Amino acid sequence: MTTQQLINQIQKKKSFLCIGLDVDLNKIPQHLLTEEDPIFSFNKAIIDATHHLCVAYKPNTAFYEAYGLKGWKALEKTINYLNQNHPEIFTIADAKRGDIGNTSSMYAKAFFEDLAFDSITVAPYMGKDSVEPFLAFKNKHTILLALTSNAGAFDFQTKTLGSQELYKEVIKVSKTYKNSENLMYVVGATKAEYLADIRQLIPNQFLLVPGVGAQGGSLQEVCKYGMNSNVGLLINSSRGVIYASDKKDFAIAAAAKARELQQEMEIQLKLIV
Ligand SMILES: O=c1ccn([C@@H]2O[C@H](COP(=O)(O)O)[C@@H](O)[C@H]2O)c(=O)[nH]1
Repeated sequence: MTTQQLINQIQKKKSFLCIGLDVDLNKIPQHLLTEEDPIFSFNKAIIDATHHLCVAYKPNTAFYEAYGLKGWKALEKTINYLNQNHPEIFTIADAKRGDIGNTSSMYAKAFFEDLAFDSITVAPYMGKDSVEPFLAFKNKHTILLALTSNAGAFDFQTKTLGSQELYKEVIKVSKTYKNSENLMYVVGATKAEYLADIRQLIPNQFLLVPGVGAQGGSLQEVCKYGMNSNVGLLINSSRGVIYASDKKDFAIAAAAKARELQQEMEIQLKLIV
């Protein structure tokens, strides 16, 4: 998917919501556990109930890898279901990969070609040759971890390297990579106060912002400091949406949560001049 197609979706749906599909079999409604593929059944119900309210879905691969082959099959069925039924929706494999060049090429093939995701999250720690194999794919997006939502982000990411913080160095150096136009960045909603500085460095790039909902980040604060004239934000909520209810009404409850977030986004969109 091109960035312009993503922007068009945001304008059409008046939403920049990304729903995280982080399926935990201990949290989904019990009646689904008797289904042949409870993970896919859960995801399908969530997608059917919410696709008109969001522009992206983000399965975190950990929640599928944890269930072995069955989990990976459910991930494959989920991405195929999205690509076949909602090709306009942006898909993110939250896999946080990155390795020496030839290994990164294989990760890129796995997620962009075999599973046909639009994007993948990548850790920047191994540098240029670990990121560029992902960037080589046309109309696919590499979402680099810049400033993450967790408390441990302060261990390294905000430490000063020379004259500036490490997360700023990651952003600056990554802009020099080949095909850097395919880059987006992860910035946690819990770090909204850093967004104004980040926007100085990357005024136009899209930011994936997890941390609204269960982690307590504020959608309004993120918009205040992080929005650009194309919106430039994909705000993710996973647990806050998909586990709104653990009863038979779970998909309806998820849609109600997603609707709340979408309506707040619609208000924020009106503030763009
Ligand atoms: O900095 C980061 C990077 C990734 N994540 C992931 O996003 C979701 C958030 O889930 P919630 O349930 O809405 O808290 C999850 O998959 C994380 O691994 C993040 O939270 N922060």
